[in-house]
Amino acid sequence: MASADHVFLSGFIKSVHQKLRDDAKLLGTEEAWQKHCEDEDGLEKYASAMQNLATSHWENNCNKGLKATSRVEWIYQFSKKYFTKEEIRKQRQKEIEIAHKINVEINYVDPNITEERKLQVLDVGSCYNPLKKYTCFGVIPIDIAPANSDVYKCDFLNLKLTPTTHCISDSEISELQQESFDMVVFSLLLEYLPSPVQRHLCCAKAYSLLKTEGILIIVTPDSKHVGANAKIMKSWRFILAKLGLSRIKYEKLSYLHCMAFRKSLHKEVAQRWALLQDEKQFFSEMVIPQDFKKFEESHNLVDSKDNCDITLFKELPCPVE
Ligand SMILES: C[S@@+](CC[C@H](N)C(=O)[O-])C[C@H]1O[C@@H](n2cnc3c(N)ncnc32)[C@H](O)[C@@H]1O
Repeated sequence: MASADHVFLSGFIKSVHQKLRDDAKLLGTEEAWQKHCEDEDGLEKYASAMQNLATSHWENNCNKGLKATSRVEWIYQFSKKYFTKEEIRKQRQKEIEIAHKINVEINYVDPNITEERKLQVLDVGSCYNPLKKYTCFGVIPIDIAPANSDVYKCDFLNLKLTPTTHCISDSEISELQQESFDMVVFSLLLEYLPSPVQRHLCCAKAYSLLKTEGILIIVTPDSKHVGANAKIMKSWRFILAKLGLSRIKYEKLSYLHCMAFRKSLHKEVAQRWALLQDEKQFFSEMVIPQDFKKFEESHNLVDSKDNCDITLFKELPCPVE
């Protein structure tokens, strides 16, 4: 059974997400986002609650395999498999064959992944830098509300991308260099953002920041069965393919969808999959189940003592299909 503290933190986190969505409906996305980012006190409380929830409750929970703590382990395990085992070569080979079929020329440069070289990782919406414990990663953790001094303050939506260097001060980042990361991580990030346009912008930025053959990892909560939000997950795959990111791994854990998207050797190779699909079967935007909620449903935030993780990681009734 969840403790009172666990229930309180869960409820608080959900209420912040809900308030942002409500404000976006009332004020418009941009104004709501600006207001949200200016509320330093609120952001600080959220950061502390999120860190506490993740480190004191999820990580210490006896049902570890079922809890959201497994997101961090999933990211580590998949990236290890992709970069150091056969996976990257397998995907490359597949793409070279597709490129050949569609007459696209590939100028392939070996990414030179060795055991010694740390993988350059951008963790967006990192909060407390949960990937720090993996020594194979050279992580740049960013957040609008850093929970500790490891994490740089930065709004990814307003981050400038440059062709040359990063611009990093002691505690803030204003610019990052394009094509400089092996991996970009969105762990529980996209559903924080109230609009599909913002989610799409984040994915497009991730594409620009990744090196060719780099991967975007997306972890998003959902405690429903795998089919319940399948149309949404398929739509994300479709939209990201059009950006040049091919989905190479999808796994549904009890509370999460875990996905990896590879920046293809050539944009047209990733886009080819999208071209072969019937567009009508997808949503045209990067929607999340909360986007379809009616007001009364979205304000039913009460947790019982033992289901607070489920409601936090669900937040999602089945969308209208
Ligand atoms: C639910 S928390 C997830 C924290 C962490 N990634 C994890 O898996 O435990 C979402 C985080 O994303 C951050 N965030 C939301 N929008 C952001 C943006 N535009 N730029 C940077 N961080 C953002 C929030 O401040 C929050 O810390």
